[in-house]
Amino acid sequence: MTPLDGTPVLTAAQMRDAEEATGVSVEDLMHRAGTGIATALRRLAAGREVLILCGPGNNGGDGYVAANLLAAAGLSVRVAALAEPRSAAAIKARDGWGGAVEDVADAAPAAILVDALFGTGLSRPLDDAIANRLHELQATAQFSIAVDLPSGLATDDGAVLTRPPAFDVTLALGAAKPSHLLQPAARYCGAVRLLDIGLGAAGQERVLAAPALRDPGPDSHKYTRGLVAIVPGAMPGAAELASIAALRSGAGYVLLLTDAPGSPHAIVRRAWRDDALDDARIGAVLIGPGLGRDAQAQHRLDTALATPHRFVIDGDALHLVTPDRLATLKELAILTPHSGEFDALFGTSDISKIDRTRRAAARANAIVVHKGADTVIAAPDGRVAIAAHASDWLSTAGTGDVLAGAIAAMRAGLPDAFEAACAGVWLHADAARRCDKAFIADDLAVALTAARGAL
Ligand SMILES: NC(=O)C1=CN([C@@H]2O[C@H](COP(=O)(O)OP(=O)(O)OC[C@H]3O[C@@H](n4cnc5c(N)ncnc54)[C@H](OP(=O)(O)O)[C@@H]3O)[C@@H](O)[C@H]2O)[C@@H](O)CC1
Ligand SMILES: [K+]
Repeated sequence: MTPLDGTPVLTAAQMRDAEEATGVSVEDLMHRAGTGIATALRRLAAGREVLILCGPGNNGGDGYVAANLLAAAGLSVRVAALAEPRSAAAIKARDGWGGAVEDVADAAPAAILVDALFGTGLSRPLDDAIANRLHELQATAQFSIAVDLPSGLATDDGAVLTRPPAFDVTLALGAAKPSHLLQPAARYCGAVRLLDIGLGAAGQERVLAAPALRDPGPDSHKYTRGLVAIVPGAMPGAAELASIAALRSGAGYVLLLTDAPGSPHAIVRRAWRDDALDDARIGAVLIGPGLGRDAQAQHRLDTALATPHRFVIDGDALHLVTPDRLATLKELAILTPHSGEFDALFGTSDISKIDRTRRAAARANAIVVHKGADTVIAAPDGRVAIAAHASDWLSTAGTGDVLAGAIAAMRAGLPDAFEAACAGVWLHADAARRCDKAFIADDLAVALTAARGAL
């Protein structure tokens, strides 16, 4: 059982390919999966009775294997099935289970509920009776564990075919799947832990991991740490927040292009002029937080984009550019749209957030940080990182400005724009974890220092 950070994310089809590429039989892989599940259950159950619900496919097969191993280890375990197993491996696993098989419809509840009904093979919504029974048994259990995926979730796109109960833990077999991370599915998974079953293959999608950032050395100075220039607009508070966030993420110098006074004094303030960005020492330019969408905003944006800098483009600025304009920039820009800004810039679509974001990155030749409770970061070269669920308390004004500032600081200091975007998203989520409930964006910006300090 290991955390998902940095591990590959595979769709159902990619899982099948990875399974075939191992050259290991399905029975052996199922035995590895069942062994991992049984080991995890022994720890999680702590001696309490376990009820394993087994479906007709290989997800159910995993359940039978685990049940057999748990019983052999002396644990109190019962099995309830939905139907007879259908796949050869699941039939063999069922035959290996020495105990009784109850009917899911009338099985008595147990302290520990294990859902091995459906995994990556779910092809349609559950029957109402099955779904209701799953909810009943989960509600009476003290602790619930989903094998691979909570039954009812699609695997590849975060869709909910039938709403499952919210599980305490989901054991991802072999690799994380998109629905462990994408909403609305992810909210039903609880804590997701990876069980290694020896699959080697990896695509270009990974779960976001902590970045490897270098601390300053004896030769460092404020410009080597990164000079971030921030272009404000109609609502100056947003750019102020972004400036603090950039400093507290480790930028050496933050230049806020305003003559309005403010604090902290560490922010250097200078009035905007059309030549304000003519400084080769600038490591990254952030434009968008509080920019507005009026003629002044458009002028500042056009003026800025005519310079050869590395840009982080956020908020209002995303409404004042087109993908074609972005694709002509000299340096890869980082765009940070929430879903509304994303739709306005790239149009709407039914495909998964991962695929949409990847296409948008290719279209605009930019790094796209598609924000939300399931932030997806994509690069034009195909790399994708998906952030594990961060604090729901981030849903407050100004947190996007803080994110933009953190990303700008990373962009000023790191050569790879995708890695910079990933590092900023990580710092932002980690800062939120360090804040109390009902924190405000100012607290979040301050907490970036502790998040940076932990790396
Ligand atoms: N890949 C790997 O490396 C490994 C994978 N492993 C495990 O295999 C799991 C995937 O197994 P799987 O493909 O057999 O699919 P699974 O989710 O058990 O269900 C399919 C069955 O359910 C049926 N069915 C579907 N929807 C239904 C519905 N709404 N209501 C009723 N029935 C429905 C469907 O029938 P059909 O759609 O044809 O009617 C079929 O019979 C995976 O999650 C992991 O746990 C590990 O063992 C080892 C390594
Ligand atoms: K399941």
